[in-house]
Amino acid sequence: MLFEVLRKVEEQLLKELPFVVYKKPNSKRIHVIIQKDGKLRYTKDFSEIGFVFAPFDSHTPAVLMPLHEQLQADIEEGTEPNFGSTNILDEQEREKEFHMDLVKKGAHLIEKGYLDKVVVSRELEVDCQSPPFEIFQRLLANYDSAFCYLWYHPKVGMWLGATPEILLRTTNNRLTTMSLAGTQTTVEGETPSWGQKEVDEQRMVTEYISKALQNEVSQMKVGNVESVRAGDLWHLRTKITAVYQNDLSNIIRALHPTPAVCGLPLPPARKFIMEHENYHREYYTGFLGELNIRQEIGRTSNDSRNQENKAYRSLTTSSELFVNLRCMKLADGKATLYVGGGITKDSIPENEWQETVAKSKTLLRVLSI
Ligand SMILES: C=C(O[C@H]1C=CC=C(C(=O)O)[C@@H]1O)C(=O)O
Repeated sequence: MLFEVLRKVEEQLLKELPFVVYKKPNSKRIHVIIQKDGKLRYTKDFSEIGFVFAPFDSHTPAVLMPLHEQLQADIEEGTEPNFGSTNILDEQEREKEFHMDLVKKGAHLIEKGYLDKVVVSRELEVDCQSPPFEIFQRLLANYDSAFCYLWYHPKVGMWLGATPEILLRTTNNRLTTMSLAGTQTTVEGETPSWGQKEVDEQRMVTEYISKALQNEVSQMKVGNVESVRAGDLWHLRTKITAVYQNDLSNIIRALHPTPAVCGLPLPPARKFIMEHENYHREYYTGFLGELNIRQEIGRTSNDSRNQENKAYRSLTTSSELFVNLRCMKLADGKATLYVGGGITKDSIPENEWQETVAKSKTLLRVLSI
């Protein structure tokens, strides 16, 4: 079944028509959305229905894929994690000097009091001969708790990733979001212990989100800080829930970008990123996912009591958006990977560099066989 669904998507790619194939965190279900024409559509105000793919730059419009055709299939049992080995890591050394310099520049502005935090990132281009569907299947096998996706639009390009970060989940007017920041590599059998730098870095994100949502929501609950695993990495996470009454666009505007991918205060951090990173982020650190999906929930039946049962059905509208992290762009036999990390007053440039190397490993390993 999965094979058939993926073959259908492959045909779509051969015809150069848009599609997205994805798996939600801790789920075995693959979802496919097929767009029947090659038109490039954008959201106006996030009131539309479809699959949204938004760039980091919130002034640039988000691509909207309408739900022309939807397919689903379950991942077959027994798909074992199968990481390849990689020797591409050594080549990253060339980028090291520039990145460490970027970290130092950010840290300097933090010392001067212009910024509290800034997230700096880099791109890394590698040869990639594997077919996209093969890479996607390796993502599925290795990142069970992530949102894994392969997205394509002929006028935009092909993107693929396995992100651990939820931007928001809504069901009717109930909202769940999270503050995710702080990184360390996993050591098998050990639980992580966190330094002050990571604790501060993540707390800033939680405080920012709570404040940004304050005027948009009611009944806000901020959970405890917990360690969560994403592949070979640990992060710190706080779940935040609330109820909102107004437009979803207000919530999205409040949450994108958070200091988990941009910085604090937001405007000078954004300016720093735009001016000093030596590449264009495009959709990395943007967001993607299902927007305003309508679902009928309740009892369904074909028997004579059907009419009666209809009374118990209810219509829900839900959205599930993820921050586009641990992702890459595929084009012309090359994969461009994107990795970054939060800089605070306690950042050590060498450690920040190593963090981006660790993050790139999670992606490089699904590229090599
Ligand atoms: C910007 C990235 O991660 C963010 C999310 C989790 C942890 C992060 C950190 O520890 O710096 C970043 O804020 C990335 O992975 O490219």
